[in-house]
Amino acid sequence: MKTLIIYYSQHGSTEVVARTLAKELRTDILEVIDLKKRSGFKNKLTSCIDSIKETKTEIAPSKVDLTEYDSIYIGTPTWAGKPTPAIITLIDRCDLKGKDLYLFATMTGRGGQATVDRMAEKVKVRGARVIETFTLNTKDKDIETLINDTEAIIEILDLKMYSG
Ligand SMILES: Cc1cc2nc3c(=O)[nH]c(=O)nc-3n(C[C@H](O)[C@H](O)[C@H](O)COP(=O)(O)O)c2cc1C
Repeated sequence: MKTLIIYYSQHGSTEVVARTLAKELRTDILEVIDLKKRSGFKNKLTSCIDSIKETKTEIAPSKVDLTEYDSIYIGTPTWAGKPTPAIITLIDRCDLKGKDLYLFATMTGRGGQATVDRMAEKVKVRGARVIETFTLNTKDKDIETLINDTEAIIEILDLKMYSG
């Protein structure tokens, strides 16, 4: 049973969650980068519109070969109550047939659940089975707190039971 954790992170919080999961569950990890400029107020607005419309973006790597993995975690920040364009783009390019999926979203307020629900819809259409979803509020949290919160989720959801 081999597991890969895939994530997109603009400001680092989702990355802390993903890295903690990878360390604790001893999995491989892969960062997806959005090649579109996302910093600054104007671009934040565009990012929200792109997320609401599920507009595709340029990502690196452009495609991920998941052949050797049985279980895949996909993590995203919540943008306007939706998954980020990078993650939407990635999901639509992956062959997820027969894979076990774990989906997570970070957020600072509302919309995290809608975000994982939308990812769940999309991965199921691509043939995956959703095993677990979770959200994590990152508002005003330092790295240590984010690590502790992620470790708590691992315990509560018994995620170590499935990985290896
Ligand atoms: C463009 C944009 C839109 C956002 N929209 C939401 C939202 O709808 N709901 C929410 O709770 N947080 C929202 N946030 C906050 C992020 O989801 C939150 O800070 C997240 O943990 C950031 O992850 P990162 O540090 O990995 O980039 C938004 C942030 C950005 C930049």
